[in-house]
Parts: sequence; structure tokens; C-alpha cells
Amino acid sequence: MIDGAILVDKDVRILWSNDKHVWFTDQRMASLGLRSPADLVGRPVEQVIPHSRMREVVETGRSLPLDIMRYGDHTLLVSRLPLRDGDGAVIGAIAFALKNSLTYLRPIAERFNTLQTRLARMEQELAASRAPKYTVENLVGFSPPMLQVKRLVRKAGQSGSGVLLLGETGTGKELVAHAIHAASERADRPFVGVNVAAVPENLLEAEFFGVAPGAYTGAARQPRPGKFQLAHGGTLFLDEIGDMPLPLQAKLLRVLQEREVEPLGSNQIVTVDVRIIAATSRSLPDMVRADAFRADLYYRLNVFPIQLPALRDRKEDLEILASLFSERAAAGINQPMRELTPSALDRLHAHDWPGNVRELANVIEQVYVRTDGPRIEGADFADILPAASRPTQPARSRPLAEAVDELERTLIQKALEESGGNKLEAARALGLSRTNLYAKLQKHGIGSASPKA
Ligand SMILES: Nc1ncnc2c1ncn2[C@@H]1O[C@H](COP(=O)(O)OP(=O)(O)OP(=O)(O)O)[C@@H](O)[C@H]1O
Repeated sequence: MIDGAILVDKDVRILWSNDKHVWFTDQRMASLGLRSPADLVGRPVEQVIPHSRMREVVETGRSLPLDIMRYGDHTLLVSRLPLRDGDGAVIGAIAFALKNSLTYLRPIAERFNTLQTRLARMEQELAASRAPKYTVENLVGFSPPMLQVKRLVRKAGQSGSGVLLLGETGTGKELVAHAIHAASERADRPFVGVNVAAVPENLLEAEFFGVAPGAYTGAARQPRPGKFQLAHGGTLFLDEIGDMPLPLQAKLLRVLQEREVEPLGSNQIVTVDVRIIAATSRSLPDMVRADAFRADLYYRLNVFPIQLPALRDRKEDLEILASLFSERAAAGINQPMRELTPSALDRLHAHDWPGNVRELANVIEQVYVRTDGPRIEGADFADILPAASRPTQPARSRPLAEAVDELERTLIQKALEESGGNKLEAARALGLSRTNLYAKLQKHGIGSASPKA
């Protein structure tokens, strides 16, 4: 099948060529004063074949198994391979050529095209799933503190520096992180979030930096890329950064300084270009003073801090948020939207909102599920909003699970209020593990965002 073959030594001089005039035309042979292939021996390959890539193969030791080149008036399919001695040192190279044989390649080319199209579609779908879900327009509220947040979000979008979001649970930190990403130059690159508090401590490192193939056995440690690699070119949102264990803080600081990560079980360094947006509901300065958070990491993260106001400090926004969530709740269960009466708004204003906007959304949703009527009245919140006046004994018989659920919810809210939103402290007071509390917060929709993918 082979139309042409040529062999060069380590200095890329021709050692041998078959006698078929594949590589060069009669004119070229004549212009070089050559009569037969034997006359080529000893000449640098480029003297005879000006575009030859044999030197590249000899110098790099890498083969070029499939290449298409034009020689004179024909197209050649060329394979080039390095030749090595017994110790593996490159001593030359060999090339084979097939003349006018591109039709052989058609099935491969067609399969390649199909795969290429499929890959492009999957990349598009993946990019869409990692694209920012919310922009600054999705931040609802016109109270002065909220307007200031929106200004800072736009500014942070332009600046490109790291951002630290401060605020109680449910104040919209994740929403704001999305909005900053969407307003930044990285908007069309991935947005990846990790909730540090929701990942068991022993898995955090793998979650961040990934696991190299063959590093461990067991389902929990399958080879996979870490969040840093997934967020490459985009933004990594680290929620509840205050819950990061000290040894991992040291590693994170190194990554932020060196812009390199080392997957678990690998000794290969991977370069990453990631913008960090961190969030915390805890006081990092207090934690620094208590030696629970590294001062150097805190200063590195605190370049552009944004304080998100608690809902109780921007009650002007209650009404617009409540009607937004009312609309969503109605749509969610396919019912007409119910108007919020003045008595309902009074009841909402009287509440302290330890769970902030998330708690408000959840309370409105519960009203839709638990009560009926064309409008929402203040009395509809009686069983939903914990009130000082509420009897500790249930007023009527009802399923035990429902009552237990409600008690659990109230106790968790109380613990959060008492700890000032500090989940670790609340978990301790309730005798729960951190991840267990997180699961319950999620169940009740009070304290936690869903673990971010
Ligand atoms: N200004 C806002 N406008 C509209 N929706 C909001 C606003 N703030 C918060 N929300 C909604 O409230 C819920 C909680 O917000 P988010 O998850 O961003 O809070 P968080 O501060 O990240 O909470 P956590 O600290 O518990 O993770 C989300 O459903 C979010 O869409």
C-alpha cells in the first residue's frame, strides 16, 4: 500500500528512500542534479523536501501519525515515526506516504465530524448549566441599604478582584455572588459554588482540589476534578468560608497566592485562573482573634467586602419581596395569586426574620399550602410564624409528625437567633453535628442554601 518511504538519521540527513518518486518530481530531481534515489543519501531532508516535518519528529521524539501534505500536484497522507536505539535515544525517523488516498479517510472524517458536533452541543449545555442564574436585576428591593448593595455589585463586577460577602443566613449572599459574576468579564465562563459547611470535613480537600486517577479506591474518592478546576476561567463561590478547617485554610491561601492546585494523590500541579467570591455569616475578625481563622487568609479575602443587610434592617422591602414570593408560590402549585391584606403585612412587619429573605419565601409558601381563601390574612400566619403568644401546647389534634416538625423548626430558629446566625454555635447548642443541622435547615428552608454544585 505504501507509495513512498524515507528514512533519516539523527542529524535529519536522508539515509534511504524507496525508488518511487513520491516526494519529489522529476524536475526537482533534475534541478538538484540527482539521477536516482541513491543520490539523495547524506543530504539534509529539507534540501529535497522543503516542507518536511522530519526534523520536528527527530527533535521532539514524538510521532506525527497522521498528516496531510501537498507534494507537487498530489496530496499525500503521511505518517512519521521516530526511531530509537536500545536505550530509547532517538537515532532518526521514518516516514510513510500514501498517495491520493484521502478517500480512505472519509469514514474517519465523518465520525470525527459527528463527535465534534456532539461535543460542541454538550459543551454548550454544560456552559448553560454553569452560567449565572441571577443578575443584579434579580436583586429585589429599593431600601437605601439594598440600593447600596446593588451599586457595590456593579462595581465589584467591573473590578475583577476577590469579594467577601458578609451577612446573616438567607440575606441573598449566593444571589449576589451570581450577580457579580454576571456583571463581570467572566460572565460567559463557569460559575461554581461550594458550601463549605455542607461538605463533610474529610471530603473537603477532594471537593476543592480534585482526586487524581488511581489515587484511592472507594466510591467516595473516585477520580474527579475539583471545584477549582471546574471554575477555571470563571468564578468560584465559597459559601460559609468561616466553616473551613484551619489546615484547609492554609492550602486555600497557597492556591490564591500561587494560582496552582495539586489534586489528591497526584504530584502534578494544575494552573488555575479563578476569581474567588467568599461569603460568611460569621464574624471573621472575631474568629481571627480566637485563632479559628487565619489572619493572612482573612486579609486576602477581604479586598472588596460587601455587607448584606438583614431583612429586619430593610423592612421597606418586605412588601415587594412578599408579593414576589406570593406570585412564585401560587405559580408553583398552579393556583391564583392571593393578595396580601394589611393585617398580613402588619404580621410580617412584626416578625424579626432571623432567617431573612429565605425565611420570608418559605413562610409565604407555607401559607399557600396550609391555608385557603382568596386573600392572605394576618391570622393565616398563626401556625407558621413563631410568636411569643403562641401556646406551647398544641391547640388541636393533628398528625404527630407535623407537630414535631414544627417544634424542630421553632427550636432551630431560636438557636439561630441566640447564636446571632452562627450555625456552628447553633448546632452545638442543639446537640447536632454541623452537617446534620445543615440538612435540617435545608428541610425547613430556614438556614441554609441548597448545597451548591
Ligand atoms: N434581594 C433579594 N431579592 C430576591 N430574592 C432574594 C433576595 N435576597 C435573597 N433572596 C432569595 O432568598 C433566598 C436565600 O438567598 P441566598 O441563598 O442567596 O442567601 P444566602 O445569604 O446565600 O444564604 P446562606 O448564607 O444560608 O447560604 C434565595 O431563594 C434567594 O433567591
